[in-house]
Order: sequence, then structure tokens, then C-alpha cells
Amino acid sequence: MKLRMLGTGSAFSKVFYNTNALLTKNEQTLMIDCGNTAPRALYELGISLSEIDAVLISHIHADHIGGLEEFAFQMKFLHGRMPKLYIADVLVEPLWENALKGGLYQEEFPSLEHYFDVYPMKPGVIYEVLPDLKIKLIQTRHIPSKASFSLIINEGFYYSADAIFDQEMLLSLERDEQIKLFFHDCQLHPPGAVHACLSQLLTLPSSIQEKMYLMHYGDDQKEFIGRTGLMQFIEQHTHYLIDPLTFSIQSVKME
Ligand SMILES: O=c1ccn([C@@H]2O[C@@H]3COP(=O)(O)O[C@H]3[C@H]2O)c(=O)[nH]1
Ligand SMILES: [Zn+2]
Ligand SMILES: [Zn+2]
Repeated sequence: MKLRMLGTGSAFSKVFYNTNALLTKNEQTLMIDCGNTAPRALYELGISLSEIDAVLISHIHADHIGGLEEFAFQMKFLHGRMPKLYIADVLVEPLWENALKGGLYQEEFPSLEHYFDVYPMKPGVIYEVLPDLKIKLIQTRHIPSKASFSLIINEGFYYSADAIFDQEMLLSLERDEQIKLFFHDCQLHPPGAVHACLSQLLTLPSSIQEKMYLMHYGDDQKEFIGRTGLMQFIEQHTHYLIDPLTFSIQSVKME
């Protein structure tokens, strides 16, 4: 499985793009979240939106959905394609009514289903979103009253999207679900009101820290290199390979 982060920054970062990811398996690509900066990041990487087969949305904040209008319009009117959209069932209506309808609604295209093949997901159920790429959603705490979801990818890779620090859940993911790779959002400066902050993540046992990569960080990330315990920062635009069995991750140079 190949991974490339379109961005690794916080919602307000001006140095890094929004924390959105591309996962490629069997030559098919899933985009995890599509924030404001996703179209720009794809352009800079030389990737056409038409190369994306499916998009999965974790929750409704602009750094995770702000690029969806352009994605939908480009797919429909430039590429004549109907991408798959995976999203928790409770977010389908709010995504359209509260976010996308203003731009995408037209008399002849009056619903989300006119732009996407919509696959509503139930938390706790495993879906094969693309061939050999299975995802289970877990509802996580981010902002009270706002439904937000983390992902478990191929039963071994936890991707928090946006979540506050939840030590019990992280311990249980390692112990009960045998998670071997963790990607977690990381606010560098406390307090971690709506995200996990670095000082909290540093309290995790070493067995989890050594499996954990940090994303969704602020512009002064460089100052924290070497101050993240056994955890490492994931870098935007670098090509990574993830072993399908061990979930070990390595960066690879591409020509
Ligand atoms: O109750 C709130 C709601 C929001 N915010 C900020 O707005 C940002 C929205 O995107 P995000 O979820 O990546 O990060 C959020 C925070 O930076 C906050 O600090 N407290
Ligand atoms: Zn965010
Ligand atoms: Zn958020």
C-alpha cells in the first residue's frame, strides 16, 4: 500500500497544506479528506483529480471538506466521472445541506448523488472501499455535538483524523485490535481542547509511541523535531510504502 500525504498541517497552517492523504492499493487511489488546499496540493504533485477513485470524509470542517466542491465540479464537468464518496451515514445530510448545497445545487443536479456514488458507512462495520482496501470507522471525540470519525485501515492502521487525546481508546486499539501503525493529529502547543496535543501523546507507552506518526501540526513543527519521544512526524508529499502484513512504513525515493 502506498501513502502520500497531500498535507500535514493544522487547519490554520500557512506552511503546510491541510492534513489530507492519498492511499493507493492495486493502482486505485482513495483520498482521505479533501480540504481547502487539496486541489492545490494535487496540482503541485502533478496528480489530476481524475486519478482519484474514491474520497472518504472524516468530519465536516473546511480543512477536511473545503476542496470537495471543486472535486465534484471537476469530476462532473471536466472528467465525466462519478467518484465514490464514503462517509458516515449521519454526515451525509449535513455534508449536503450545511456545506455543499450552496455551490453544487442546480435544478438538474439537486442532490449529492448527482455528483458522487455515495456510500453511507456505519461505524464499526468494515467496508471494502477499493479492492483490498478495507476501512472501519470509529466515532471519536473532537468537538462536542460534532460527529467525527477515525479510521482503521486494513485492520492494522489507525488514522485519527481530528480527535482529542483518548488514552484508553489508544491502549485498547493496540491491545484488542492489534493496531500496528498509528497516525494521530498533534497540536504542538497545549491545551489540546479539540486535538490531541504533543504533551499528552508523550504520555503513551513506548510500544504505542514507536508505532505512531504525527500529523495535523502547526507551522513551527521544525522546532519540535527531536522532541517527540519515540514518535515521528509524517511529512507531506513524501512517498511512503506500508507493508501489508507488518504495517511497517518506509519513505521511498521516486524518480
Ligand atoms: O471549539 C473549537 C472549534 C474549532 N477550533 C479551531 O478551529 C479549527 C477547525 O479545524 P480543526 O478541527 O482542524 O481545528 C480546529 C481548531 O483549530 C477550536 O479551537 N475550538
Ligand atoms: Zn482538521
Ligand atoms: Zn476538525
